[in-house]
Amino acid sequence: MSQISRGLENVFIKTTSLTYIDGENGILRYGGYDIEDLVEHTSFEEVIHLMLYGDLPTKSQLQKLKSSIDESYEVPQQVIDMIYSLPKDSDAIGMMETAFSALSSLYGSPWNKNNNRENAIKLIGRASTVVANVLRAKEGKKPIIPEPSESFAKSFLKSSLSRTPSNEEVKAMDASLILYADHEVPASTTAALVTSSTLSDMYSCVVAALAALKGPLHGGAAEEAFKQFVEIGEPQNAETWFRNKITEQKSRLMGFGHRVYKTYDPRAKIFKKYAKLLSENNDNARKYFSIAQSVEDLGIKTFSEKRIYPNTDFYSGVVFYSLGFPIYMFTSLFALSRTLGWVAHVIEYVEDQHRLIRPRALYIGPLKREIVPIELRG
Ligand SMILES: CC(=O)SCCNC(=O)CCNC(=O)[C@H](O)C(C)(C)COP(=O)(O)OP(=O)(O)OC[C@H]1O[C@@H](n2cnc3c(N)ncnc32)[C@H](O)[C@@H]1OP(=O)(O)O
Ligand SMILES: O=C([O-])CC(=O)C(=O)O
Repeated sequence: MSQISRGLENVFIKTTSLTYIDGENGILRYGGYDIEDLVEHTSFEEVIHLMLYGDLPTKSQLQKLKSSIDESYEVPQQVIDMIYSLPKDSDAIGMMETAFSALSSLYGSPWNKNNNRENAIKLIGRASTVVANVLRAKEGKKPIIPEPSESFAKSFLKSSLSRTPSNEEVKAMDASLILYADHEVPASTTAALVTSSTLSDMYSCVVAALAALKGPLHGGAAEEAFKQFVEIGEPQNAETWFRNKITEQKSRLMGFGHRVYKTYDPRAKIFKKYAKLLSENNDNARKYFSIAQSVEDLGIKTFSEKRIYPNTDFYSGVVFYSLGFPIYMFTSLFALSRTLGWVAHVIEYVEDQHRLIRPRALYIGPLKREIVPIELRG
């Protein structure tokens, strides 16, 4: 009998020079650089260069990349109108899918080694406009095109939140963009790869990836993790909540567990640091951070034997909440960053390793049956 790998566990679908994960030891590197060092010493724009061109940029390369992003914030009015035409209570990722479908009909050009990277940079700039306007449309604000500034993170925060963010907030947003930028081939990136394997266009790959990201077992977990903290309400309720909900009802603890990491996700440690830092200035955020810490302690006590630890989605919500984003935007903020990983992987695949992805399903139904006329069935 053929081997079936449920959930494609431990199946290698491609080679990559983008991201290295050591799940046993909690190590994550992009292009050979530790995630901790990238967050500490580089910007999201530098990571874009690293992912698309294989190296951190020189000053002039960075300048050129920043100019390309700045020029790509403008998106056609029809796409903006489409976002604002949806009801305010529409799902944020659904709104992104709508916008990216529209963009695919406008910019979904054939793959071409000579301009795949430039197209990817434009796509990332447009993603910033899309996410900012998804938030604004849902909040009943007017449309906006992000304005160029010192950084992608600052332009995005300014346009989405309609205020000038502090340096500390820009740094936290930039860190989050780097932390979520890529993670090898999770479900969303695999969806993008399957789409690219038919030689569909880059924007369509993002639509497929968004659809896969949204689920609560993947990118949707950041919202679900934070909703747990809201449900708990006060730090002193954490233990009772955990006993009732997790231990007795056997619900999954959201923001915990990972297919690859069998130890603490290195990104969760960094998100925790920024969550602590940012939440200090906001009473509610500080409360949620404290609840998260209690839940983390209880989760580790309960699940570490099974090697289940906090993942990247556990503390990211506290950072986003502290920045002023509503919970419903958390997955879209993840998506904004991950567009980089999605496009970098599909470019790597289409350019160097392309083959139609077409697995098999092992048939286990009746082998052969004769059709019985409908009046004789039953
Ligand atoms: C950015 C990201 O996508 S990170 C992941 C975000 N997702 C979440 O946080 C949702 C909660 N976590 C989970 O559901 C899982 O850990 C997943 C889906 C992420 C990965 O899990 P998988 O590798 O598919 O493992 P699987 O679902 O088979 O679980 C294995 C065992 O661990 C348990 N388990 C895994 N995660 C959790 C959790 N968060 N809470 C409680 N138990 C868990 C399962 O119940 C199962 O136990 P069993 O062997 O006794 O039946
Ligand atoms: O790798 C995974 O399966 C999920 C994940 O952490 C991510 O996409 O960031």
